[in-house]
Amino acid sequence: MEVLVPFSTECPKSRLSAVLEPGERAAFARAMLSDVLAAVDAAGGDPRVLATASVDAALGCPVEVDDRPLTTAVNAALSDRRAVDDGSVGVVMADLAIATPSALRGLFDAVEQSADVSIAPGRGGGTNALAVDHAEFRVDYHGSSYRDHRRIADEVGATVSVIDSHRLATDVDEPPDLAEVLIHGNGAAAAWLRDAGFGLDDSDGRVGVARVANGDDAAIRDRDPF
Ligand SMILES: Nc1nc2c(ncn2[C@@H]2O[C@H](COP(=O)(O)OP(=O)(O)OP(=O)(O)O)[C@@H](O)[C@H]2O)c(=O)[nH]1
Ligand SMILES: C[C@H](OP(=O)(O)O)C(=O)O
Repeated sequence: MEVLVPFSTECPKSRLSAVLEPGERAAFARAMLSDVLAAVDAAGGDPRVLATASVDAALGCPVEVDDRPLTTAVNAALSDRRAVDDGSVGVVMADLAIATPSALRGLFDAVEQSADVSIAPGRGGGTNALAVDHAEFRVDYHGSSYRDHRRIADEVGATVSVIDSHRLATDVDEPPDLAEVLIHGNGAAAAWLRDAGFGLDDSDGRVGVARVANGDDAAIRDRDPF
């Protein structure tokens, strides 16, 4: 299955601006992208980055540039793909830093075996990943896009399989999400955070993250979590 991985190259991950400088956000976003591409590939998908501008590094897969807004670009890519080959197409966001091949395989299998559309909701109402095998289904991202995608599927008569997966529900948008990457991640994004001095902070209720120069957990315990 061809799998589109939307990637915003301009000022990515602005909601992490309290903890990361612009250059750091760009580097961290790239690390997450490389983890997602590896997971898609290991799940048997054929990743294709759908980027807002050219990406100045070898990603090991095709990159398609489309500077239109996310929903427009994804819908154009979906209809192009279906015009050429009416097989299924996946859309997996580039900020799913803890996505695993087996979780993605579940998403792909659902649409290859039974449903017209499979959807992995994100925490907070978004849509972190989906797969489509239906001519008329289109996406509508942002806001409560999970509910919007259920409604759109209903409107076009597409059957839906909802993928219940912590790995796919975790998109990395805000500082507390970084703890999920440090707890569960074992790829480039987790390594990037550790190199940048982030560690877990379990000093106060729910585990958060804190940053010190050397990433030493003991030192981190004395710091305020973000
Ligand atoms: N191709 C494309 N991808 C986008 C666009 N906007 C966001 N993305 C990607 O879509 C996924 C979800 O993005 P968001 O979390 O909504 O936005 P973000 O830019 O990553 O982060 P924020 O600036 O914090 O909202 C990520 O993989 C982004 O790289 C866009 O306009 N075009
Ligand atoms: C793409 C968008 O991501 P969010 O802005 O919710 O992180 C969505 O899931 O609709």
